[in-house]
Amino acid sequence: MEVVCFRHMMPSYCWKLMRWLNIGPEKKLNVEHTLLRRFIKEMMERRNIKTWQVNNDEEEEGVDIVSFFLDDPCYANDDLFCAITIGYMLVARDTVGIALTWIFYNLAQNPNIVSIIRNELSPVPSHKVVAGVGTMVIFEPDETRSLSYLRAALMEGIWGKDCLDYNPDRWLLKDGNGLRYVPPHKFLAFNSGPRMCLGKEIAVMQMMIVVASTLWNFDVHLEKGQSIEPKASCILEMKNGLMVKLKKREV
Ligand code: HEM
Repeated sequence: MEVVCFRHMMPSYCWKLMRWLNIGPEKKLNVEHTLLRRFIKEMMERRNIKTWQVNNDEEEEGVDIVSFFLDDPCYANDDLFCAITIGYMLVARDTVGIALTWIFYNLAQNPNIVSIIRNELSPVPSHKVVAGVGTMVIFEPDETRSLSYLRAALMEGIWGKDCLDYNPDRWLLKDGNGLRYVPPHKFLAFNSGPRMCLGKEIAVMQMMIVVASTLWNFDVHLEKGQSIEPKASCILEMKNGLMVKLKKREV
């Protein structure tokens, strides 16, 4: 991601020359690409062995995105498959992970907002069968989909304008009942128009489940003395990461 950012800032002849000479950030990218491709090839081989075993044992296999591509003859070309998989790893994994880091950073500093989210969540666990003391409650996509305040708190965590003011209320209707409509061109974290993020709803669903399950089961405390700042990169990861302590809640 740093190299992608670097390419945006450089004239294209400059990074293309560096790529040709295999120097600087382009050399780093080349090394990492080779590692990723090796990892993907191993994953494909493992998946083929697993499919062979499953076919022989006649057991049912789970559905995964890799299998969708591998079973499609249009993606029989290994290079195309590797490029698609690397693309998915960057757009679908790092983005969500990094957005969650900033969201938890904000939530850990705003216990009042955490309380409102827990109140909104509280009807859900009472409908679930909790097996034994100390068991964790894991929220499902259908259970969090309609929770407006939780969604507002997530959107606020990836909001650019006056980002130092963490204020989920700005996403809610005046009467507090439901979310305001904010057109994509006013909230550009997922871009707008023909290049808009195709995975926005998947990303929001994943983040809702992770934030709901974490906040319901744990108190999140920031470690003291950290320097929190974004890295110069396309997806603004935290330069030094985020250290938190999780304490199991007695619910
Ligand atoms: C918080 C999480 C995410 C954020 C902030 C985000 C943001 C974005 C942005 C800004 C773009 C446009 C990039 C451009 O203009 O070239 C984009 C594109 C894309 N995103 Fe996401 N994304 C997220 C998660 C995901 C997930 C989970 C998936 C897949 C499951 C995904 C799939 C895609 C795809 C396929 C594109 C390319 C769309 C195209 O150009 O046709 N994203 N995303």
